[in-house]
Amino acid sequence: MHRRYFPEDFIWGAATASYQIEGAYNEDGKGESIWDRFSHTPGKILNGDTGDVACDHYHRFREDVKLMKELGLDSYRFSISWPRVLPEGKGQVNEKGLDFYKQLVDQLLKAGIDPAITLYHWDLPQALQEKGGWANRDTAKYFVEYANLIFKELGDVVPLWITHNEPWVVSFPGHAFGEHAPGIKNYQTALQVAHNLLLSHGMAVQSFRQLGLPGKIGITLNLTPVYPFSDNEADQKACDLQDAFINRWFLDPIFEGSYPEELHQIYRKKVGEFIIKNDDLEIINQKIDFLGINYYLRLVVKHNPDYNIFGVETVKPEGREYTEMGWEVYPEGLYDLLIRLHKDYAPEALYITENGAAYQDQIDADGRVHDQKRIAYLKAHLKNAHRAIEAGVPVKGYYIWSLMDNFEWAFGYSKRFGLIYINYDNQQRILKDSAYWYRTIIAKNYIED
Ligand SMILES: OC[C@@H]1[C@@H](O)[C@H](O)[C@@H](O)c2nc(CNc3ccccc3)cn21
Repeated sequence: MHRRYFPEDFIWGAATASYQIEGAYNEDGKGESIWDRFSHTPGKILNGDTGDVACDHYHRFREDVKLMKELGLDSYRFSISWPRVLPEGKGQVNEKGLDFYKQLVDQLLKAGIDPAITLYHWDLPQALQEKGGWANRDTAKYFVEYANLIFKELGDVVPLWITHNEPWVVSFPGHAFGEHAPGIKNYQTALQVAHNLLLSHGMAVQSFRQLGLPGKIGITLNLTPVYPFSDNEADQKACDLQDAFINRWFLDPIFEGSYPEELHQIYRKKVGEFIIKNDDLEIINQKIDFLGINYYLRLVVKHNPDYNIFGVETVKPEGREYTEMGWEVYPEGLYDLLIRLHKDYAPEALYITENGAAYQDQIDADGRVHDQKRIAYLKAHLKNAHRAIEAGVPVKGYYIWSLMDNFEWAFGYSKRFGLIYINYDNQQRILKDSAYWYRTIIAKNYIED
């Protein structure tokens, strides 16, 4: 067997997000979030599930940190619930909410686990949504005030900071397709939201620099390599458009200070304008210390003039494996993506901030969860991350999505991504076979293939 050793300082982690695991949705002074409002709206979430209780992590965080220590994690990526610390989004601080995160970070540090904080993982304070939410440019200002509060409380002890998780998902599923909170279906609004999110990212990075904090700061994007269904010109063009829609619309402003011109023209013609002020793109184009990548799948596309405003239709290649989310298992796509990012944007460092799969997990007669498919998925993707590192791509760490089963947005609790199985009837935690497997990978720092 060939051993693929990772760099000595490679970071092995796992990731979660506040709304998906914490519960305690209205406890200890926490304000309402747009996901509380969305999940309480009939018909939005499968089976009428909500994040009211979720994994009860708010009360069980000490037990969960012990499990992270048992796995030997180097780092734990989690997000802060903005309305838990600022119930109205701005102004009055909820000290009990802030104290929860200070205790969580303290437990992690005592366990020898580096915290990696995502400032925004989709749970905007509802009070700010009432003022227009991310479509209102003022929200960028309120985001920086919130970020500064957290920077000042935790900035001395937290080494890794992520401003936003997946602004593409916040913008399009949230404001164009209506599938995520706040459930808006307006493409022009989605473009303004995308811009204001990017602006808030740049402003928060500027503030982080001004505070002179010791950690590293970046942003996490859901990046999806796109491949043409055939090598004919129309399909290749469809591929380039889909790449601009999902990937370059965020990569280009952050790394180059400009939006992809061809797509911007299409939007001007077919959607309408969105407001960009004078030095916005200069603010967005702040130097970042790393790029976070959430990689799950590839897309294969073909030209279809009737399909959408781009004339791009995604196809499902036959004979391939798919996860419970209907996402193709395509580990080579992670290698292709990392090579492309290194070549086209040359980020100083890259972290795979999410990679994982949902499969039909069940507790077997022996009381264990034998999730062999997940182990195969993770191993294949780690092999491709390793190939990219050997090719010179500065990949510094890998966070499995997710540490534990959790609230999977519009799918509720029907999809399980965790290394740890959650029995939602009694909140019992059960380490799946993939958790034990991951523990050995972390201990050995190599995979065998
Ligand atoms: O779906 C699994 C995870 C989800 O639980 C995380 O909160 C989120 O960061 C996340 N992003 C993706 C990939 N991108 C995506 C694309 C369209 C809709 C939703 C997610 C997967 N995941």
